[in-house]
Amino acid sequence: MALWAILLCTLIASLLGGLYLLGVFRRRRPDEPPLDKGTIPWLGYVLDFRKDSAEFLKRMQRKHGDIFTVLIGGYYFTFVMDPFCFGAIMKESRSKLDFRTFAYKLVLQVFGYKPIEANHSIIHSASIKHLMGDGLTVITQSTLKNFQKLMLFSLSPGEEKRAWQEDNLFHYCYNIVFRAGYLSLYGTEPHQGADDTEKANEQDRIHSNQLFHEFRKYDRLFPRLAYSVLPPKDKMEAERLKRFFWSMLSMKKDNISGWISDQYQLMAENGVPKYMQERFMFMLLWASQGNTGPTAFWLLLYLMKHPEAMKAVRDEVAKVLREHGQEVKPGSPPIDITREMLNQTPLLDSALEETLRLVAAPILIRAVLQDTRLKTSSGTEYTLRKGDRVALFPHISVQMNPEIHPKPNEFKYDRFVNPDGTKKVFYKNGKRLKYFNMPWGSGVSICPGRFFAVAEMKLFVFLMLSHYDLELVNKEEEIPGIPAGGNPN
Ligand code: HEM
Repeated sequence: MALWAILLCTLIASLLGGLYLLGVFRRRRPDEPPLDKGTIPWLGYVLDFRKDSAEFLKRMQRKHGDIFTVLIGGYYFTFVMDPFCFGAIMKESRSKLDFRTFAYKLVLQVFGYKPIEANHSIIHSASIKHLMGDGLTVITQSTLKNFQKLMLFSLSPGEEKRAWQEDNLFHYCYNIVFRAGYLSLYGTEPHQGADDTEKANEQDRIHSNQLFHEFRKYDRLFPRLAYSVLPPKDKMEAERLKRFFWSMLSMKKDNISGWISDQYQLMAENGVPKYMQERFMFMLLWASQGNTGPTAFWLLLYLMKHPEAMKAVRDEVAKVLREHGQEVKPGSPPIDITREMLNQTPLLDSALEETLRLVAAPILIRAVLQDTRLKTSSGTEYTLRKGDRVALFPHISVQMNPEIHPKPNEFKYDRFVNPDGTKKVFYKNGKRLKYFNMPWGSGVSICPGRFFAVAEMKLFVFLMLSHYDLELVNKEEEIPGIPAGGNPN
């Protein structure tokens, strides 16, 4: 009898535990945001979210307002769409809202890398030293050399008119920007002496091109890998690709950037084994190359589709080159583009920021470690529940918000700049906004490579506009909508 009672109690306890995990008992408390668990237990809205996150969140915002909690794959996410709350969330202490909990899980799942406690500070210190300030000047120079190595080697020195070449714009931009970034950060082929330079350059071109093609294969698998929904065959391919990169990135190189070499050293000092260091390096490759090439593509495409924008940026680039005594002439030495020159382009800056407004769509996530109060701009106070996640999706809450950016679907190259070259300020409901474009995230987890990314994309545009005539094969073709996975194929 007693045994039956124990068995029954265990069964009931497991059943209740199971129902709890499925979210059956979760109720909205009086001071909490609206709760929407969807109709499928535990999974909640995972399918809608995966299909098209932006559409799903717009729908939820229409239904619930600027703050709501939804169940997605067993986790409760509170989405905050009110940009006046962003500061409070981004500045909240790590003991309450923590970005590592979620990021570290993802990194383990996607890159097989198990982060250590010092990870964030390692990335942060190497980035401050080598991707900002004087370090940025050094890496900008080496990136220029690598761009020239990849873009200009086939240009003949003579005056003769060359035939037009056709390529897929997305592929061309991603390929060149990836390879220049990779060679500048991870280093170039070792070479023995001065005679060997051209041979080593050719090796760099071949090797970086091979790496790019493998990287694109991983890139295509990435969204489904992050959601753990790869079929077995693709899973095996993802494993193969990871191993390929782990071994490639550990090969001996010359001219390795301080950003990479310092992080190797700090990892070793923190006792991270070699195989984990290689995995970390692949994660950095993905973080540093996965967005820059595609953004450069969108920028160039928008410029080509908007002749007045192209003319303004082209004139600005030509003016900066002229003022620094640089001239692109057949047979003359390659132009020198310095960081100082890159800082004199308010129109190009605005066109780039406008491109990022349209295409960058990060979801910024924090784990709620303690119940946390949040006051919205309407004055209502909510509690974010311990164990949940709080998420921002600035792409729809600010970047495409017509109250902040009128006609948000249009590319306006000078949206972010005043006629005198100063930066524009933005308002919502008459109140000045701090967060009106967030392609790099914000707070502790803000992209540490953002200044370098901007320098790379601007170098690319400088070189494209000063060395080439560009034309779309089919000028009438509409710009496609931005695909849910981010990149065209
Ligand atoms: C257009 C280009 C780029 C965009 C739009 C971009 C955007 C972002 C975003 C949104 C995050 C995450 C922020 C968060 O979760 O709160 C991030 C993280 C990161 N980015 Fe970038 N990024 C770009 C280029 C780069 C480059 C060129 C580098 C390095 C050279 C880089 C290195 C990193 C690293 C290492 C992280 C992770 C930081 C951490 O975990 O602490 N990114 N980036």
